Amino acid sequence: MASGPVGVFGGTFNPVHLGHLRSAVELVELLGLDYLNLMPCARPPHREAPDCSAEDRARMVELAVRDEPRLRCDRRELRRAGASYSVDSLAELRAELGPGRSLCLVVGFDAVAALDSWHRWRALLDHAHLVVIARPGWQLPAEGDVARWLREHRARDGAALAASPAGRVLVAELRPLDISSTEIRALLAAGRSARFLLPEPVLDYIESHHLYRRGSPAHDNTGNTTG
Ligand SMILES: Nc1ncnc2c1ncn2[C@@H]1O[C@H](COP(=O)(O)OP(=O)(O)OP(=O)(O)O)[C@@H](O)[C@H]1O
Ligand SMILES: O=C(O)c1ccc[n+]([C@@H]2O[C@H](COP(=O)([O-])O)[C@@H](O)[C@H]2O)c1
Repeated sequence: MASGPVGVFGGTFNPVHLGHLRSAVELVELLGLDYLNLMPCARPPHREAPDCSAEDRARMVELAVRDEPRLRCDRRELRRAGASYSVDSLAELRAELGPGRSLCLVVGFDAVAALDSWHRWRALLDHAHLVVIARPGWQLPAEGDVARWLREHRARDGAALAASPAGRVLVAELRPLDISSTEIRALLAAGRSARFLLPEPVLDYIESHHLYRRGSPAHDNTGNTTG
């Protein structure tokens, strides 16, 4: 049975794009992960409910990773009621993986900047390592609680993460791709092309489901049309 390190990359994925996917593949190879789960956030605790259902966002992730066996879509936050807290997802994953297996939670610089607003944020390291990935236009916090906490737990390299189940922080400089879901939604709402910013099957899904167009029906995050 495989027992190498595994990863989980949470996101709103509204929609998933090549910035996420290229980072995911590079991380699998950099950290020697057996697989990396892309985990759509069903009910974001930290932002307005997306205007695209969690079901649509998860289906787009599934289409994006269809031909890359090292990447998987993890639907656990769609199955769980209430706010989608990352610490709860990590606790579930830890219970499934057992106590010894290395687990890495991937978070971009922009998300880490607000880490101290997350539910039980310090407990994240009880269940997993934190892999912080650079993102164009963002810096790591230089001072404050998060900056100190990141420094205290900093690992020298990926090997240190593979050697223990949880508790360390690695900062990874991957290929910078200045792509955001916000920009993609804006292009589509303006009737412009988003080609080559996200996988073609995801773009086909967006078109066939009339997502992100100006005037397209808004959805709540359970998948029900709200108006
Ligand atoms: N281009 C990128 N390069 C590296 N990391 C990214 C990139 N885009 C998003 N991320 C990271 O992926 C995770 C999920 O991001 P998210 O789904 O919110 O995408 P986004 O492009 O930031 O969306 P939005 O523009 O709607 O905020 C976050 O940890 C974020 O930092
Ligand atoms: O657990 C929390 O309190 C929490 C607060 C803010 C963000 N997160 C998670 O951080 C990940 C990235 O968020 P976002 O907004 O950049 O898509 C996503 O998996 C969110 O569920 C988690």
